Amino acid sequence: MCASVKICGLSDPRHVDAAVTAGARYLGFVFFPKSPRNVSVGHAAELMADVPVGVAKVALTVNADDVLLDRIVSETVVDMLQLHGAESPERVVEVKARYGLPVMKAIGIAGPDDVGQIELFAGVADQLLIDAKAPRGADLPGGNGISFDWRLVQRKYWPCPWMLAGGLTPDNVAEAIRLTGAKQVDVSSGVESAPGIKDDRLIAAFCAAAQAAA
Ligand SMILES: O=C(O)c1ccccc1N[C@@H]1O[C@H](COP(=O)(O)O)[C@@H](O)[C@H]1O
Repeated sequence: MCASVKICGLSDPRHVDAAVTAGARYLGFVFFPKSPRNVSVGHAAELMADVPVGVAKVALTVNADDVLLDRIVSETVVDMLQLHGAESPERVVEVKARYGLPVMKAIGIAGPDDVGQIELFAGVADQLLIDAKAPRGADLPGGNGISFDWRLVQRKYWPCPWMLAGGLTPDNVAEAIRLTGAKQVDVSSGVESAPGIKDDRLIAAFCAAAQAAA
């Protein structure tokens, strides 16, 4: 079975089409003003509107309050909420109950001590996104094009689906899948020509490499 791909940080309808055409199973939209990939709720609603059934539309937020989540859920056709900040397990449970949508919790990994965080969320989130921890002082908690040591999650089992992220590119995604056994992978800056500018050819190359790898 080939690995499912999430293309994150989409802000242009041409790149949404490119990701769908390339076979991405998840499309990510960033609601975080510090990000070069930030989209407004209205723009995200337009981008999500024509996405075919079977391709999940994911809203990425960072420590979002209910006011923002209420707007995203009521004004767009989002399928899944990605919590990419310092949200607690209790907040994950609260968001799931409030919106009735699946929640994917991102966990940043820099070293062996961080792997325990995964256990903490595996029982409460619908999916996990295992990403590289952002460097201290970074503006963004993700989307920095940084990898972690993939051996830390090699052939691990958790009781919910998980995605590998962090510094993945068309050139390294096959090796990342082979080493970790990931069945799902997520990419943002690795398919861009400049921060926030997606590249159709890189999107296609990434999806092809991930699909061929598993
Ligand atoms: O992409 C962003 O701008 C972003 C902002 C805030 C939190 C998370 C963000 N991106 C997520 O991080 C992963 C890894 O990114 P990269 O491939 O290393 O650039 C990305 O897939 C998003 O889920």
